[in-house]
Amino acid sequence: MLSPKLLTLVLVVQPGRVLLGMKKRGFGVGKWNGFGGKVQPGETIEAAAKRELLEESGLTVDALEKIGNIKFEFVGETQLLDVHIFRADTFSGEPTESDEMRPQWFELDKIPFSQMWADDILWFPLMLQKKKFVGYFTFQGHDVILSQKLEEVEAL
Ligand SMILES: CNc1cc(N2CCOCC2)nc(N)n1
Repeated sequence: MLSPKLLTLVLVVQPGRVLLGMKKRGFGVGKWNGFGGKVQPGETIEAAAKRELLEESGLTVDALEKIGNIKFEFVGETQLLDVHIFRADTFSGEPTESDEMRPQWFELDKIPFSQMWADDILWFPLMLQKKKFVGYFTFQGHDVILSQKLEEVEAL
């Protein structure tokens, strides 16, 4: 089994709204998502999360809270995605479009789940309630979830 591919995902949350980015190219293009990407060799996961957030949104954060870890399997592909999810409640800078992402604030009752990965509607409520969770999703293509596991945990 190939080692899972380490990826990061950061959700910037303020009272009543969350910052999402429209992915402009590459994996997940056309979907709204948090900000993130690959962990480089010799980089901690948290440092990668902060780097990707800055590169993709222009925001700098001091504190990131580890809130979730979800593994994704895509039928027919050998590599698992191991996504480490963080929440940031404070930041500096202004959301800025990058060549990867177009950032936009969404009120919490207007999150565009129909234009996001199908798993998001399942774990966003946990993230917004500051719960910690682990999950495992099996996708068929990019839109169909064949199986899922999602549970709250006390600690990550
Ligand atoms: C397959 N379902 C996914 C994947 C995903 N990402 C994979 C690429 O790196 C950034 C996070 N993010 C969400 N919300 N759902």
